[in-house]
Amino acid sequence: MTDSKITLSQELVDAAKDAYNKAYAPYSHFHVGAAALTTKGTIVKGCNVENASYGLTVCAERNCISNAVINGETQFSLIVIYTEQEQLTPPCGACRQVISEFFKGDAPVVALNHKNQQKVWTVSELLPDAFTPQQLLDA
Ligand SMILES: O=c1ccn([C@H]2C[C@H](O)[C@@H](CO)O2)c(=O)[nH]1
Ligand SMILES: [Zn+2]
Repeated sequence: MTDSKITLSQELVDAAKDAYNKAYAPYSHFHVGAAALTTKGTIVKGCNVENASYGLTVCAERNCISNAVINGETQFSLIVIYTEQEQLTPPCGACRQVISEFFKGDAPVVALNHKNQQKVWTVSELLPDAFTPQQLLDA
């Protein structure tokens, strides 16, 4: 984690907030919105989608990435995770792995809240020595 903040475009912040407002979280009531910037400069978003069979819940970050992939986007430069929590929300372990598949190690992961507070990590800070496609390519 670094103390430095990142200047986020209003469009990216609005996308993350819009995704937050779409969250389907009737069980935890913990809403999360994610918005990723592709290397082409487009923005994709995702929200958490829970299920009555709790374990089938999918986080905002993974839904954001899947939404991008179905739209032909697989390269990203940054992801924002938006909540309205005092404590900024880092991605869970599963999401760290999926983020590592598509983002470079030095790409910023930004947790943002309604008070415009930010925490910034790089992908490799969140998941050092990740298992990546490279391992399979080298096998
Ligand atoms: O980074 C996170 C952490 C949690 N959640 C979701 C999963 C579940 O719906 C709820 C509570 O864990 O928040 C996310 O979407 N992203
Ligand atoms: Zn997650």
